[in-house]
Amino acid sequence: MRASLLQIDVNDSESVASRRLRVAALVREQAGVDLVVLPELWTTGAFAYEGFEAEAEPLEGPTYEMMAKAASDAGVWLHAGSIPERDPEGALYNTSLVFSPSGELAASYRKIHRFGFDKGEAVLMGAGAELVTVRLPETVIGVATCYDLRFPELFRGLVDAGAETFVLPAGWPERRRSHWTLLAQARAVENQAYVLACGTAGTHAGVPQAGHSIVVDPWGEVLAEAGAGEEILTVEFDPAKVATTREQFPALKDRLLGLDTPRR
Ligand SMILES: NC(=O)CCC(=O)C(=O)O
Repeated sequence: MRASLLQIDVNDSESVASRRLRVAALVREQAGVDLVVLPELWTTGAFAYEGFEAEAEPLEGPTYEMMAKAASDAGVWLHAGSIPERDPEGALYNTSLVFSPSGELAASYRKIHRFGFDKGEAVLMGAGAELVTVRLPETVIGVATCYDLRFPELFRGLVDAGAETFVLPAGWPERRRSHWTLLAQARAVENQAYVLACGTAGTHAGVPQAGHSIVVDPWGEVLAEAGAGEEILTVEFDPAKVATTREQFPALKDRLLGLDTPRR
């Protein structure tokens, strides 16, 4: 299976409209791979909080339209990263969109763990409540977004729902890059699953981004890693390695169920 992670430079000098066009063209150029992945909130920037309100769009808004078309033009599965979604009641969500190669919406996922503690995304956006998996011909993907990476129980939930490959769009800051790499490898090792984590490059809202999109195999080996700038990271991986790793080192079978802490 071949995947391209598009590590987009998200900066304040490019308008959202021109970035949409530019990204759609990049997606079209990926014809021939199986899966294309975009970062979190690449229209506005994950830390450009003022832009959330200004650029919020309905689920089937301009980004949806353009990405559905780009997926079908390229004939690829497209995890189109996330958009600031405004629902019909006016609430905002950080919502990921996954399109099939015919341009149909295969799934959407509202980010469950919002970043910012008592400001930013955590107060401006609502929290999702549902785990999302999508069956591709080669693998079952489990969807998570950026800050979700810090919450291993979410990934265990996705494994229980059948996930073999985690796809994680992000807008991770340079300041915590060491956490990004460490956590991507940890989620892969503990769940014996692939991790495809696609971040942004550049600086937006004064926050330098880490870049360093990464693909980790079920043994925790880094198959590919981007640099700091805009980059297309294309990687070939064998989805069957999830089953062989889980058979040959069956640690997931030793889970003691019932130890979960209650929800607050
Ligand atoms: N956009 C985010 O979710 C940022 C997460 C982050 O900066 C962190 O977990 O550290």
